[in-house]
Amino acid sequence: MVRKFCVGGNWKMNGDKATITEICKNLSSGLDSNAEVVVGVPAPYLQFARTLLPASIGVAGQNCYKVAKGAFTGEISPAMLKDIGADWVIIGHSERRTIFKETDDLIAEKVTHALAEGLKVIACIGETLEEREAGQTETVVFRQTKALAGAIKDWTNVVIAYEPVWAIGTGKTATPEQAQEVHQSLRKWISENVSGSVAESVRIQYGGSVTAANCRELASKPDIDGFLVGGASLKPEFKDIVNARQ
Ligand SMILES: O=C(CO)COP(=O)(O)O
Repeated sequence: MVRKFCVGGNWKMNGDKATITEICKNLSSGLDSNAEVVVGVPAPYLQFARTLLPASIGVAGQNCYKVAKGAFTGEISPAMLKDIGADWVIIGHSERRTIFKETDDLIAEKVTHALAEGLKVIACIGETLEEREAGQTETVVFRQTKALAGAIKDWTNVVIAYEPVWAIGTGKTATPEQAQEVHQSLRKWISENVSGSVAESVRIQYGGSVTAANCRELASKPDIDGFLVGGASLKPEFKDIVNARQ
């Protein structure tokens, strides 16, 4: 089965009207048509970016809440994201897990609700350096994936992003072999605990210090189906990362 290469740019809490206009202009041509591209935009600029980007590029919220509406000051619902033209949402990013104390259970509830509302979901998992050094990588990513699996009935609209926390924003990219090893064991876990066909079809992105310089070697690995890019997604080199398989 050929899994469509899928690259997400996670702008995090960066950008203003001027820089977002530049980024969107840069993304308006020259992208591999065989790659699916999504950008995670800060909430106040989602609609703005949507109007500037070509329709072929998806727009994602970087977070959402687990219910449609109500007294939840500061939160954003999947229905609102859909209403302003976003079709994706990133859920469970390590910054949400660590800084904002989101648990596996809350993330699972958000994923269930976002999918029920018709959004596509990039669900993030990944171990810390401490966990990796303690030999806990599989235990951690399997636990996180199990929580997700319990929340997902239909995997069609789900992409998993494996982002080792020690590689995020540090310049320490996982080697292609390290990333492939985890992606392969995740696919095996999914095959044994969800189904063979989901394991075959689900895209697993790698995230953590991906750049134009290291993306091609990572993209050549059989179980790496794309990237979730932070810092480099704000720069012109994001285009080279989208085109890593060209
Ligand atoms: O967190 C990330 C994407 O979600 C990765 O960030 P960097 O690419 O800046 O390491």
